[in-house]
Order: sequence, then structure tokens, then C-alpha cells
Amino acid sequence: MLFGATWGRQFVPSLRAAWAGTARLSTSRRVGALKTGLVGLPNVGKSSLFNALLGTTQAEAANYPFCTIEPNVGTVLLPDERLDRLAHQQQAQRTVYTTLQYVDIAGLVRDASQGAGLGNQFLANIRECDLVVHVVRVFPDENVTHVEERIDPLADIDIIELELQLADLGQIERLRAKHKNLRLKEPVMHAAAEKLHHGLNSGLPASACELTEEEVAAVRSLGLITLKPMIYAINTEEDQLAEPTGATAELVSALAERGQHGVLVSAKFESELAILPPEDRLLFLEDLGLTPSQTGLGKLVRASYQRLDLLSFFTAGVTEARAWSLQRGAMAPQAAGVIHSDFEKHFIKAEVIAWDQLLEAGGFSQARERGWIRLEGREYAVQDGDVIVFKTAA
Ligand SMILES: Nc1ncnc2c1ncn2[C@@H]1O[C@H](COP(=O)(O)OP(=O)(O)OP(=O)(O)O)[C@@H](O)[C@H]1O
Ligand SMILES: [Mg+2]
Repeated sequence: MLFGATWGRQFVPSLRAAWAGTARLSTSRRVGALKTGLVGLPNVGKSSLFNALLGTTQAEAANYPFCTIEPNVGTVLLPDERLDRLAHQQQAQRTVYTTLQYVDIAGLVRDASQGAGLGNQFLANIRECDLVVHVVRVFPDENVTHVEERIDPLADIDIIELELQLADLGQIERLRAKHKNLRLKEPVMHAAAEKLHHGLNSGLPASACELTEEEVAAVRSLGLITLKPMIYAINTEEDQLAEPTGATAELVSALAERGQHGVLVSAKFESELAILPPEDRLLFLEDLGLTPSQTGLGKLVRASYQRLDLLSFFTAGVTEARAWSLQRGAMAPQAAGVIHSDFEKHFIKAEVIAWDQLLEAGGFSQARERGWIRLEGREYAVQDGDVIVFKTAA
């Protein structure tokens, strides 16, 4: 045992791991399996990107629009070098990374809300996502059909955003039609629905409809897509990844001017790369003068994490080294609650050390001797990279 029994029950990774994975989320600060939905026009590379992220060929990716009909769902590990190093130091028997779930759906077209293409009913899969990745085609390959028969990423973005807004407007209209006396029964929801109806009808995304926090919570169950955080995945040629030029660079700056964040990916190339053995992958990248961190996938996963305003904290022992996701700004008891809801209720204290300090010290006991392990209480805001041992009452 690392710590004295007088502290009562404490987190033992091996015993708690199985529970923690299924722990129910009871506060908004808790973070379970986060879902990211891929949206975009048909044939822009959504399924290729999905395959690249998963390192599989699970989703059919081919050069014809509406290749995907049934949604593909897969789980991606968030690689974390800090965790690898902690696991090595602790000689942990296993390493458990945090995960993100990705959902790949059929392409949307202009007038999808009126039933064009495959319609927009499959957006239901995106409503339950926490983050939306909008895949935009910049790659010029003329052998790959573009449904609008031209390459114009900003115009494509406008088509998709309008369709997402119309889908949200449909949700609000259904709500208003279903609950005639919403004003009396659910005044906050009613106020939110009125603002959204007006805003979406004037061409604004739900995120620009100036909802209060309370109103956002009241309409959460509707899963409004334009209320979710969004990232653009700019699907380009592989030689544009390190230093974009031409149309790719223009799109990056146009998005930045709109205050939007774009991540460069090369979906076809990265999906081919992802299924190579790791040694070949590195050689392949070297040939192109790229490092693994310059590929789009790593950047996209990190950007997703940032956009969701998450941080990682770690638990590390002989049986398991594990990364956990937590909403930035959350306090130590809430971090304990991510592992198990009982831990939040019975939280006493947390022993905390930054991951790099623990590595520098050479282990927990050496860190303790140097006085580097801090005792933190309920008011401690957990920092990215903290290694924590929770003390909880039995
Ligand atoms: N960066 C790229 N450069 C060149 N070709 C690409 C690139 N990304 C994807 N492609 C090609 O585009 C075609 C369409 O890709 P994919 O099937 O992934 O699109 P999709 O968005 O999932 O389409 P759908 O909506 O029809 O399911 C495939 O032939 C794929 O190899
Ligand atoms: Mg597809």
C-alpha cells in the first residue's frame, strides 16, 4: 500500500477499473464516452477519415456519392506520451487511454431537409454527439466526383451549415407543435424555443441565438447540432499537411477570419498510412518529411479534446496506468467522481503531483521524500497532467 490505512478507502486502479468504465454520469462535469460526429457533403472523405482515425478499413470509402448509408461507429484511443512514460516508470501491467467515439454518417446535400439525396433523418445520429467535425474537401483530384461539380470549400460549408440549421429548426418546430402550452409548463424551454425559432429562421446557428446557460440546459435533450462545438477537418493533399499553400492555405485563413478552427487532414493518405505496420508508417512519413505529430489525425484528436474543453489526469500504479478525461475547471471531488460516483460523495482529499515531476522524482516514494506530493482538498481545480491518488471515506 502506498498510503496509510488511516485515510480510509482509496483508489486502487485494478479494483476500480471495471466499475469506472460503466460509472453513470450524474453531473455535467463528468465525462463519459465522448462522441464526435462527422458531417459533410457526399464523397468529401468522411469515411476515409473515419478509417484513418480507427486504423481500419471498417467503413466503406469509395469514389461515389452516398457510399455510406448506414452509420459507422468506432472508438479511438487518445494516444498520450505522458501516460506511456508513467506506465513505464510504474511498470504498470496495463495502460488504459481515454477514448473518443466517432460516428460516420451519410453525406448531406443541398435541400436534404426537403428530402434531397438521402434526406437528413440520419442526422439523428449526430444529435447525440458532443462534438461535430465538419469534413470539407479541398483536394482537387478530378477523378473523385464532387456533387456540386466544382471545388469551392466555402460554398460547401455554407450548404452544410444551412442544412444543419434547417434540421435544428425542424426540431424546434416539432417541439412547438407537440407542446401547445410550453409557455406555462416549461417557461425556460419555451423562452429558449422562441429565441431559437427566431434565430434559426434568420439564418443563425443555434450557438448564436444568445441562450442563457439555463436555456441551453432546457433544450439539451433536443440535441441541436448547431449548438454543439464544431471543428472543420480540411481534407487536402498529403504534401499540404506540413505547410499549406494555395487553396488549402486560403481556406485556413478564411476560417480563421470567421473565428473558426480548421485542422488539416489528408484522409485518403492517412487511411492508407493507418493500416501499415508502425515501422513502415514512420519510413513513409519520413519520405514526405513529416513527423507523426504533423499528420492530421493526431492534430484532429487533440483539437477535438481542446474544443470539448477537456483535460487529462492520470492514475498510476503497478496494475494499471490510466488517463481520465475531465472538464477543464472541475474540482478534485468531481475528478474522483469520474472514476466512480461514490468517490465524489465520499471524497476526503487528493494526493497530487504533476506527471513530469513524478517522472523526475523516480517514483511515488521518492517524490514523497522530496515533499513534491501535495495534499489537495475540495477546492482544488485539477490541472492537465496531474497524477492523483484519491482518499475517500469508506
Ligand atoms: N485527400 C484526398 N485526396 C484524394 N482523394 C481522396 C481524399 N480523401 C478521400 N478521397 C477519396 O474520395 C472518395 C470518397 O471518399 P469517402 O468514401 O471517404 O467519402 P465520404 O465523404 O464518406 O462519402 P459518402 O458521403 O458518399 O459516404 C474516395 O475515393 C477516397 O479515396
Ligand atoms: Mg462515407
